[in-house]
Amino acid sequence: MRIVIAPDSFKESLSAMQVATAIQQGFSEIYPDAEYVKLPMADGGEGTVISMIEATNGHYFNEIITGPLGLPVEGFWGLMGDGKTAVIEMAAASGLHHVPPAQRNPLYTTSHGTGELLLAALDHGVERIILGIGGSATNDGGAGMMQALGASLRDAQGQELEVGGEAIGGLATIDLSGLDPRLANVSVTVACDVNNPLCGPTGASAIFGPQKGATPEMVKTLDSALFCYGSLIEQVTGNAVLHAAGAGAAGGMGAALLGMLNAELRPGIDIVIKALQLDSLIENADLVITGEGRIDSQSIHGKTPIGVARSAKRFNKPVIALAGGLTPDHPVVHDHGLDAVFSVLTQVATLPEALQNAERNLRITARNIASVWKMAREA
Ligand SMILES: O=C(O)[C@H](O)CO
Repeated sequence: MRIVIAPDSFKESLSAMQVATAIQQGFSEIYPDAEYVKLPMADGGEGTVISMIEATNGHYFNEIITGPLGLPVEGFWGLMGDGKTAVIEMAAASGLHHVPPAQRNPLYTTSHGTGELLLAALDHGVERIILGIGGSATNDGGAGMMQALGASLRDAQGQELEVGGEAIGGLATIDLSGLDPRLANVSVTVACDVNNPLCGPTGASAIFGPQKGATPEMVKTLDSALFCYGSLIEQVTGNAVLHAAGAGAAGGMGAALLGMLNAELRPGIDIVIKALQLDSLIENADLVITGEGRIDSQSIHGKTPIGVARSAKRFNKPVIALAGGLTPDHPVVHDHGLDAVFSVLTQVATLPEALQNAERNLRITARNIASVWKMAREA
């Protein structure tokens, strides 16, 4: 029996490889002789570089860059096995994990460090850049990144914009003449972890602002700032960003990349699935297992478990997902290819307890799923 285990990471708890290993261990208690194929997945957010580099025997480069709070942090980027394609995840520079919960405030966090990672890849002479966006601590519309790349974004007084998601509401002029000229000779493909638009009830601020520390009041400020920012990008560049799918990924960074860098936005999971050749591994599988820290109705907008399920359904394979938590609106995922979903929680727990015990809980749940799977096969 061949079992493909292709989960995302459980954010702030386990890497995708740790999740896959825990699932394999649980399953092996019932099926010790099965063939297990472990594929750490990502959707453009955290973990994208590791997935792509491991799959292509590439290399890592560590860089000290500006973190979301404006302080130096250690980030990284990857060079894929072809030696020409850089893979960068914005979360490595501007991700939520760089900001302790008590300091999360997207009014003031910056994506500047992501621009610095792009410059580091350009210094290396790459020909193509895959930029994974998502998992951010920022809601600045990618303004910090653009400034790092040489764009001048000024307010009505002619001053360069201050950092953060609030300041971009004052954007009055965009001057792209100072952009690093090497960008003109490099193709930039953007792997978005979600397909949300820039603004409104399903936009960057409303849906992802709260996890970055935004209160309902801040969400309103951030949303209207992104609207002013996106409107000016449209006006100046002629590129439509306000309603574009994925423009709201990574706190609106999708809009900057689409509007100001003419980059192509694609679902991150599709890029990772292709690089890892998931389809060919699933083709001969008996069962596909995926997972993510939380499965909710938003999962259908480009998250890993749904991407994996779509691949599996192309070959009519059964798909089971394990999650740290399931929200009440999660059942919609069944319409998108996930046959069964399980929360791994084994008892009532606080969030820190759930994060701490995730590995053990995954093993226990995987073991029980394997047991039911065996009973069903033998019935
Ligand atoms: O970074 C974020 O805002 C979310 O992951 C959606 O892209």
